[in-house]
Formats: sequence, structure tokens, C-alpha cells
Amino acid sequence: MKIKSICCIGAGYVGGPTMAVIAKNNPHLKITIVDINQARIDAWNDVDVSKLPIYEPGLADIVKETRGKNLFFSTDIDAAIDEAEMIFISVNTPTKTYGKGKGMAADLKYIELCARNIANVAKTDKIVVEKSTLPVRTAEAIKSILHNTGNNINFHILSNPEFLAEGTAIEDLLNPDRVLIGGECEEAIEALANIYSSWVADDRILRTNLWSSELSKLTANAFLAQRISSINSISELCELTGANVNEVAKAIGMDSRIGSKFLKASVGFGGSCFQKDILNLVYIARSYGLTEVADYWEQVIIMNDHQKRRFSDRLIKTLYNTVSGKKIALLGWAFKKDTNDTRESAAIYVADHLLNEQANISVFDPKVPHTKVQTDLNYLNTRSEAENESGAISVDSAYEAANDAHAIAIMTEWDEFKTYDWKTIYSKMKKPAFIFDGRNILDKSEMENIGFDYYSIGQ
Ligand SMILES: NC(=O)C1=CN([C@@H]2O[C@H](COP(=O)(O)OP(=O)(O)OC[C@H]3O[C@@H](n4cnc5c(N)ncnc54)[C@H](O)[C@@H]3O)[C@@H](O)[C@H]2O)C=CC1
Ligand SMILES: O=C(O)[C@H]1O[C@H](OP(=O)(O)OP(=O)(O)OC[C@H]2O[C@@H](n3ccc(=O)[nH]c3=O)[C@H](O)[C@@H]2O)[C@H](O)[C@@H](O)[C@@H]1O
Repeated sequence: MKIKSICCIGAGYVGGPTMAVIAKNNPHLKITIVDINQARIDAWNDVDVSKLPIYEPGLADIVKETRGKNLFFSTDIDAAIDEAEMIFISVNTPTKTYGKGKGMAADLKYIELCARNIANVAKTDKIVVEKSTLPVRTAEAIKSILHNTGNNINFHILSNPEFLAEGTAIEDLLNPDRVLIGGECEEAIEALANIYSSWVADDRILRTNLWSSELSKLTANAFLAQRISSINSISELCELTGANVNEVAKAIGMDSRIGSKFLKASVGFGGSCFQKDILNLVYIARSYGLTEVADYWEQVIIMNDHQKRRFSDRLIKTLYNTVSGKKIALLGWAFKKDTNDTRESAAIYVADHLLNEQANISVFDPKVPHTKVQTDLNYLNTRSEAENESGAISVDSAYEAANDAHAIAIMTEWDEFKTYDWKTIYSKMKKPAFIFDGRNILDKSEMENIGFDYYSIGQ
């Protein structure tokens, strides 16, 4: 089966970049990305590609190359479903904020809406691809909705989880470690494999059953996050014993069985997925009665929360046990460098702790819009919007943020932070001038020579 027309529901961080790369490598395919969010679709269609809703290195060039030729963005969801032979579901699957499983389970209401929409609109057979990250056995629910609502149409469900990381999405999509396709119908699996094979070697396209594919995605994120919590746990021990976490990470990472990646101690991992996917894994394990399994993975989250809290506590303690009325500059608000995404960023939680202690927060991030700082703090519901507004501001440069600040906290590992004129920054700050480097990106002795009181993670 050779697919000619694809629809992707959800024009987000996954749908946008993934479909752009598929379009680039399959000029014969017509791809329409649809979304209920008109503003987002308008931004994807903006002639000025610097206004795309997502910042990812390399993305704008690919969109420029393919948009209007074989890649289209639209809010006409029904028309795109009707036309497509293959439909990717790439909508958000956040943690539930209500009812059973609140705070743990994945909220599948958007997935279900997509399935019902497909069932209502489809007049011809469709391959439905789960691109979103989903709890194991979700395909069963999708299948049931499609088969019971559709008008005798054949639906084949595939699981094709996405492993891209933000900030390197295009690179990850162009050179994936593997592409995973789970399914029951060989013809459908091969139809999807065929699309990827235009740029991915066949030995990197893995075929499994549906449930292995769904569970592999949650497991991959759990393992990755576990490594960060593991090294972060050791960072605390380093701070008390004179060991240096960078040296420990290097020493263990050179063991080829352990490997060197994902061992950077930090203020804690953020991003929309690690926490949500592990909570979901924990919830699934508990729902099968697997208490020990659930407790084991929950510890990864507990450790991460501890690391964020520990960072702000240390800052407060070092500033003579009070930050009340003191200006603290936060450099970085995104959850990692090279993205404008702030979801679950450690910076939000650190700012929240500091605001509880009546600090005045001044944030600078090279890619995050000013308004996002308020939106993110308001979302936590810790205090009134007016209080957030008076306690935290977002400014245009690191130099402005540092002006008259008692301390700088580095929250994101943006490369430009390393190239700043730190002597000038020092001269603008209150003395003693403190740096809390939540990403270990600055050189300790260089900072101390300038005059800073420099604190990093695990040293
Ligand atoms: N962000 C990432 O780096 C990665 C995310 N994932 C997974 O991919 C999925 C999507 O994540 P993101 O792209 O980050 O989310 P996102 O929030 O950026 O995008 C999802 C989009 O779906 C749209 N949407 C929701 N319901 C809809 C409906 N019924 N019809 C049409 N559009 C609808 C929303 O308006 C939104 O624009 C999630 O399950 C996530 O866990 C997987 C790998 C990487
Ligand atoms: O399912 C997803 O959403 C994606 O989640 C992560 O990707 P992402 O969250 O975009 O970014 P990562 O590079 O994994 O970083 C996550 C967080 O961990 C932090 N991190 C990462 C690595 C490290 O060594 N130390 C560390 O603190 C980062 O700063 C960031 O806050 C996974 O890496 C992707 O494979 C996966 O597809």
C-alpha cells in the first residue's frame, strides 16, 4: 500500500516538526496538519517564518521549503481527515487535573475526541497512527471507538511513538536512533515503514506488537529521567564530601556499560513529558496492583522535586537566610536550551519558592516571551495574579536582570550565558555578588577571580 495523503491532528511541538521532516523527505506525499487552535495554525502559516509557533533550530528552513507545496496547515479538521489515507494523532496527553487518577494518570480526552472525529468523518479505510505518548493498551480504546462508531470502515491502528527531544528535534528526526512501529496489520505497518524508509535505514525501523511499542515510549522516558535523578542524588552527596559531580559523572560515564550521556547534574529536569510520563507509568503500575514497581519509579519524581527545592533552599540559606525584598536574577526560563518551551521548567518552581520568601524576581530568557513568566506562575495558583505581577518581571537582557541584584541563578544552559561579560555583570550587582549555577556552565575559578561567590551543583 503506497500512501499519498496524510493528515496529522495536533500542530504542536511533535506534529509540526515531525510532519515537516516527513514532507521534506517525501515530496510525493500531501500532508495536512490540523489543529483546533486557530492562532497556532495562523502562526504556522505566517509568511515570516521567524513567527512560527515553535522555535527549533533548522525547522524554519524546512517549513519554508515544503509549506504550500506538500505541507499544509489548516483548521479544517474534517476535510483533512476525509482526504487522508493515514491519520497521525499528535495531540497533547497531559496529566489529569480532575477526577480519578488526578495528578497521575494521562488525560486522554483529546485522544478520544480525535478518535470520535475520525469515526464520524471517515468514508474510506484509514490507518490511524498514535504519535502522542499514550498509556499501554490505549490502542484498544481507540480501536473500540473507531469500530463501534464508524460506518463499517476498516481502521488499522498503529503505535509510532516519537523520541525527538526539543532543541534538537530536527536533528533527531533526520537521524533517529530508531523509528518504532507497533501494530497488528503487516500491510499497515509496512505502509508507515515505507514513509520513513525514504530517509531512515531499514535496520533502524523497528516493528513490534502494539503494546510493546506503547510501553517502550513510557519506558524510554522513565529510563532517561532516572539517569538524571540518579546523578542529581549523587550531586547532593558530592556537596557534602568534597567530591565533584562532574568528575564522578565522567568517571562512571567512561564505563561503556553505563555510557556518558544524560549524566549532567542540574537544578532538576523539566519539560512537558518526563514527569507526566513517569506519573503515568506509576499510575498504570498501581492500577495493576504493582506497588513496588510504582514506588520504584515514583522515586525518580520525588528526587527531582527534592533537587529543585534544594536549589532554592540553598540560595536562601546562603543569602543569610532571607531573600525578602532582595532582587534575584533568574537567567533562563525555558526547560532547556534552544527551545522556547517552558512547560514544567525548573525555573518556574524555583521562582515560586523564592516568591514565597518575598524575593523580587527578574527573569531573562533569550527565547521565551515576557508574558510567559506570568502565565506560568499564575498556572501554579500559589498566589494572586497581582502578587505574581509585582513579584516577578521579565526583562530584555541578562545585564538588566543583574542590575542591583543580590544573586544570579542560572536556570537554563543557554550557550550565550557562557560568553557574557561577567566582569560588567559583577560590577552592576550588590555585594557580595552570588551566582548559583543550576547548570554548571560557568567556570568556578574564573567567577571567583572576578569576585563572585560562586555555587554550582554537586561541587
Ligand atoms: N514535546 C515533545 O518534545 C514530545 C512530545 N511527545 C508527545 O506528543 C504529544 C503531543 O505533544 P506536543 O506536541 O508537545 O503537544 P502540544 O501541546 O505542543 O500540541 C498538541 C496540539 O494538539 C492540539 N489539539 C488538542 N486536541 C485537539 C483536537 N481534538 N483536534 C485538533 N487539535 C487538537 C492542541 O491545540 C495543540 O496545538 C504528547 O502526547 C507528548 O507526550 C512525544 C515526544 C516528544
Ligand atoms: O517524550 C518526550 O517529550 C521527549 O522527552 C525528552 O526530551 P525533552 O524533554 O525534549 O528534552 P531532554 O533533552 O530529554 O531534557 C529533559 C530535561 O532534562 C534535563 N537534563 C537532561 C540531560 C541531563 O543530563 N541532565 C538534565 O538535567 C534537561 O535540561 C531538561 O530539563 C526525551 O529526551 C525525548 O527522547 C522524548 O521524546
